[in-house]
Amino acid sequence: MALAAGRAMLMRSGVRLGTQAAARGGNGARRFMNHRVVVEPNTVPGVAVIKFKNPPVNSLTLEFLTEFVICLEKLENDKTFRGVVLTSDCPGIFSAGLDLREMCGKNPAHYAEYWRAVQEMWLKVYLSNLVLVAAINGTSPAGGCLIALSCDYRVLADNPRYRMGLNETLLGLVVPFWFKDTLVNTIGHRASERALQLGLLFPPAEALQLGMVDQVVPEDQVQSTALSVMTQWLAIPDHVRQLTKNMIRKATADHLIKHQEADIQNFINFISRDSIQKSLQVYLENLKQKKH
Ligand SMILES: CC/C=C\C/C=C\C/C=C\C/C=C/C(=O)SCCNC(=O)CCNC(=O)[C@H](O)C(C)(C)COP(=O)(O)OP(=O)(O)OC[C@H]1O[C@@H](n2cnc3c(N)ncnc32)[C@H](O)[C@@H]1OP(=O)(O)O
Repeated sequence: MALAAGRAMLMRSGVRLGTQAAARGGNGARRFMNHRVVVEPNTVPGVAVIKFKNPPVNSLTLEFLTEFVICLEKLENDKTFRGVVLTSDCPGIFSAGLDLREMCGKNPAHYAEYWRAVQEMWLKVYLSNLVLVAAINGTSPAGGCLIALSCDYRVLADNPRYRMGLNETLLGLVVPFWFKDTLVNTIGHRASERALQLGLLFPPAEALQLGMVDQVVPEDQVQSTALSVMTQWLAIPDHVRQLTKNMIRKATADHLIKHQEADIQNFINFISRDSIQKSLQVYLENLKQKKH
């Protein structure tokens, strides 16, 4: 169902599924390539590595979200895969979060389509039957952080330039309740109150101390650590692990599922406000200015 919706979404946004290519990597492994998401089976049996490849900053465009969901769905339906490592192909950036241009100067129909895609991506990641390990090899604000928080385990590169957190208030945005729930479930209520209101972005040592990530390792060991953690998780039989995960996460996901249409309408109303549009434009302008 989500796959069909995703395909329709890709068609609407002009992305041709026919451009997906399959090739053989050096180790003979099959390697699936979309435009923006690359899926590589790994040396660890049953494990794939998904690399985000939406330069310059892996922002979560509609096309990216659609490809990502389709990739995850394919891996879930392919019984040879039990676990996935999520990482980035863009140096120094895991994901810059939601694409600000998708939320700026568009019409309500576009905002509805975009927000549904964000919701569907989160539900797919958060409730995945696969073991998901985030190998966070760069900065991950807001929506990028949400993806990592929705995985089962997080390994972050020990680079003081990398920051992680939900910084929505710094953009003049109210964090969606399910982003908030995901953070609260990870770092607890009090730490979330402070982090969310101040829009804090944490360097690795602080992210580790808060429990926002599970491990901080040297940058060149992020993926290998994620793969060895995966081995530990895959030692547990899938069905008991999946039932346990579902038991823990279901209430949080159901909260969004139950209010999905209202959440879309709230998003449209909020993002369409002149004051919010102005804030986003200023924020984008400031990103440009800092280059000069
Ligand atoms: C009542 C409530 C109801 C509902 C809720 C309502 C609203 C809540 C809605 C949404 C929640 C929002 C979630 C988000 O994820 S918002 C996005 C947050 N992301 C950020 O703040 C990151 C911004 N980017 C950066 O800080 C830097 O770009 C970064 C550190 C990632 C990389 O820095 P670097 O110096 O390497 O690159 P730049 O030169 O800054 O950027 C290159 C290029 O990319 C553009 N860019 C960057 N980030 C984004 C983005 N998120 N979306 C779109 N485009 C982005 C940047 O402008 C540059 O473009 P150009 O100048 O054209 O080269």
